[in-house]
Amino acid sequence: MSDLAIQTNGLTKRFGAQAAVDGIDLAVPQGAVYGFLGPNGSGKTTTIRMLLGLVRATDGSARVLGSEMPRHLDAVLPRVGALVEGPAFAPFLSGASNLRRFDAADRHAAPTTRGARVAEALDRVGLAHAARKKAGAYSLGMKQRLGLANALLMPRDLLVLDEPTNGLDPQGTREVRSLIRSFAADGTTVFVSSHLLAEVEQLCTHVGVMSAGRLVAQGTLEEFRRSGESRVEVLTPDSGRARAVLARLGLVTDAAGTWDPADAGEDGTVSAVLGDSSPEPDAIVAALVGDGVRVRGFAVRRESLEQRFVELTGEGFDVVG
Ligand SMILES: Nc1ncnc2c1ncn2[C@@H]1O[C@H](COP(=O)(O)OP(=O)(O)OP(=O)(O)O)[C@@H](O)[C@H]1O
Repeated sequence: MSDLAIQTNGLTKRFGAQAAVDGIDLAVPQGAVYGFLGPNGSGKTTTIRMLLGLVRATDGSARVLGSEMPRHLDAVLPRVGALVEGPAFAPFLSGASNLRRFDAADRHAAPTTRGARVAEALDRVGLAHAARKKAGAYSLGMKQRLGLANALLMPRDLLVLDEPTNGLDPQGTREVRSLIRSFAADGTTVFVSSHLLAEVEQLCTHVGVMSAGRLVAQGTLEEFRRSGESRVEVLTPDSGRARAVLARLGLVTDAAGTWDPADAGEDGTVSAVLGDSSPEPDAIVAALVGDGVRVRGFAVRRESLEQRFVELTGEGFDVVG
């Protein structure tokens, strides 16, 4: 048994000459909330459609819940709840009737327990009070929650959600995010695509970053935070001597600095990128002071996640939400 809920090798989808998804190796651990992050058009939806057997891969392979896809589609899909571009609900039917229709289309779902299943799913997403209301009269947030209820009709091992908060107001967004957290707390693996960095930061344990069809980074959120560049900055009137000390410690100084020269007076900023083998910051300060460098300011600055993503994808992200 693989401990990966989703694993792909060189998964590729070409539309004519364009590779919408270009040889990606996804590794989604069981129990993870995996944020699939990337700008619009980077290939997220196409990847999700391949994972769910909605479109055929041009090349490469995918395993979902340990089984090769799409060969074992029939065995795998009942264990997967999906929200892809919101299911088409009949606007003139109530929320509950819509779910009964979807449930009836699932040959694994026993008709005798249908009513209870639908009521429980609606309750789970906070729509019990609106069960009899026409779906056409639902707000966008309610429709999205009805989509999630549909994904939850049967017990699932994996949820695949394509931009589940897209188009929602702040209240709807909060509701959907808190639902996703509750699914994860039950041990369900969640694979959720988003173009919102803040969303992934708030929800996810793992992250994969797409850029122009390629998976440019993947790992735990923590690994990701650490992968950005860190630098040390010293504010001092003895910049020449400070540079010499840092050089002795194996640090290469450069001109970058964030202290405003106007505030620095006669002092200058000496700055250097920290590497894996660099001394700890307290050791650096001790070495500077030990050599008589007058340290008027000292900082360790870590690149923000946003800077890291922009660096990886070459595009700005929406940071709101
Ligand atoms: N059926 C199709 N035929 C031709 N090109 C397609 C098709 N589906 C997607 N593409 C192209 O593949 C690329 C990736 O699209 P995809 O929808 O997977 O990106 P995405 O990251 O999900 O973006 P979005 O957030 O906008 O949905 C885009 O350039 C898109 O135009």
